[in-house]
Amino acid sequence: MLAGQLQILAREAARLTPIHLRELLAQPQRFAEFSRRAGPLLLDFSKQKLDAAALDALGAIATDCGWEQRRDAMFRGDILNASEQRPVLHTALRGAESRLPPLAPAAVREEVAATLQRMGALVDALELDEAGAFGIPAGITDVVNLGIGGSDLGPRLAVEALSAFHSGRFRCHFLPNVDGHETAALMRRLDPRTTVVLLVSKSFTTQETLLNGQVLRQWIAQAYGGDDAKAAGHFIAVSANVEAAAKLGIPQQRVLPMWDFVGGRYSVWSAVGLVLALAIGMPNFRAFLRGAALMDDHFRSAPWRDNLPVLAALIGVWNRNGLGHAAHGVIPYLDGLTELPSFLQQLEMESLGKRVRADGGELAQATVPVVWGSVGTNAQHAYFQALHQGSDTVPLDLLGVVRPAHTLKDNHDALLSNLLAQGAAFALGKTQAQALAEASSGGEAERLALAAQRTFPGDRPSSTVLLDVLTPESLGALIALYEHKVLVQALLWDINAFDQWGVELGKTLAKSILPALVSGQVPDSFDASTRGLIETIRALD
Ligand SMILES: O=P(O)(O)OC[C@H]1O[C@](O)(CO)[C@@H](O)[C@@H]1O
Repeated sequence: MLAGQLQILAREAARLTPIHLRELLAQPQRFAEFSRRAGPLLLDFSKQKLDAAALDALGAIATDCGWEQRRDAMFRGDILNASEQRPVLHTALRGAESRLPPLAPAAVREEVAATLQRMGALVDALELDEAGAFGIPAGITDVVNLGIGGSDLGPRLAVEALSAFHSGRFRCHFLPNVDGHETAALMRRLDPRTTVVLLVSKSFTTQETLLNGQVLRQWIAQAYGGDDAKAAGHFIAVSANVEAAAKLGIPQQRVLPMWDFVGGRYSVWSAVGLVLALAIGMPNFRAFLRGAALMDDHFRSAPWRDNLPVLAALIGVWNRNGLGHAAHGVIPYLDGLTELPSFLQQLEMESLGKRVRADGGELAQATVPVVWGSVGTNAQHAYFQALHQGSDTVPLDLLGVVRPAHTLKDNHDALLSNLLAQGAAFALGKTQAQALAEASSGGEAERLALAAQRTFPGDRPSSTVLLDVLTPESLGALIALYEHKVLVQALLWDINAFDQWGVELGKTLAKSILPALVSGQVPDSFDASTRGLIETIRALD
């Protein structure tokens, strides 16, 4: 951000700091003024510590930065990912469901449509147990998604969230990590002859995925008396590196393409979502795409004041750079959204965790906060104490669903009342006078001490995101909302949200440590700590 823009944020923050959220929330129009709807989603940001003047200032910054031009450039397929010279076209994956004229290049749209059709044919054949034409044996009951990061988190979130829409035809399993405990446990649980493995890796170079692939391949081959060709028939690959997949003996008809113009963390809409399509069926998968397209259309057409992704981005920038909060919590009040914090961790932190601009210059401001969280109400009984009375303020996104997919009304009312209570408690707090009034017994000193401990500072901001009902459409819209929030924040922060160089160093080091760990030959170039740990592990091995 420019120095002048940061000064504006500082000025607005200084003006608002003395104004407690209690005061802002006493305004009768507060909710109407600071909440917006798009399709099945409501974003209530009335409990954020800002007012109309601060919001205007933030909107003016977004306008000056040219958020609309950047948005259109993305939809058009301009090279937004400069360090890798790639366009950013995850929106093209759901473009066919959009009501607005397409902006993505025709060739991209055709490729996407063709792949979706191939994916549909595969899903239908597996559902009908007629996938012999694809070289897949009959009787498949279980699907294992082998993939990590973007090849795991989005599909896993959606499969878990949409359990009410599962066809029940397949049991779906996820194996992201290289931790052999899980791999071994999965092999104990499943029958290799009725399992199909989805090898999902954009790069097809990811150690975890490829190693687990080898292990599962051997396990399946053993069931066929060591016949590897038969084992290969249980594998489907999804990758941008189609040649590498072919080298593993997976024929082209079972290799679904991914493209360099889709980042891993934005890829659930592509064939990376195959496990989701198998769980909920193609009509529901298309509904999921439709929900994302609905949010795309909203993002493309609504002015910034009414535009949910832009507002979410401005609030994020305000909390980070205006008010200086270094963390951001995501608390879904729905067990089905348990994976949402992990998904958003990758989406936001891998995209926005940067400290230099594309030209290599140091940024003038902080970027992404630490994104974390877990399901409410569980979180309330674990770490909310620190969020209410600890020394740091952590702005929150509290998410809930208005109409549940069950009839246990008392449960749902209790769940939602907790969501609402937490937002109010964080914002309003409890004054010392209120706490003192409650501490009725004991001497003066005792009462004061107790009241101090029972005082809540409040003034802790949150947004509430309400989904009318959790469906493939509303989940698609929710994920797309956060994707576009990231785009706008990247623009405001002047960074590339579509590369992730920061994960490379550890991968390279792991490759050089592996032979030392296996052989015990530790090169002198290793640091003393790593050397000591290798020796300790080998001594106990
Ligand atoms: O799909 P791939 O290429 O196996 O990559 C998995 C994940 O690894 C990362 O590159 C980070 O290590 C992510 O960006 C990506 O989602």
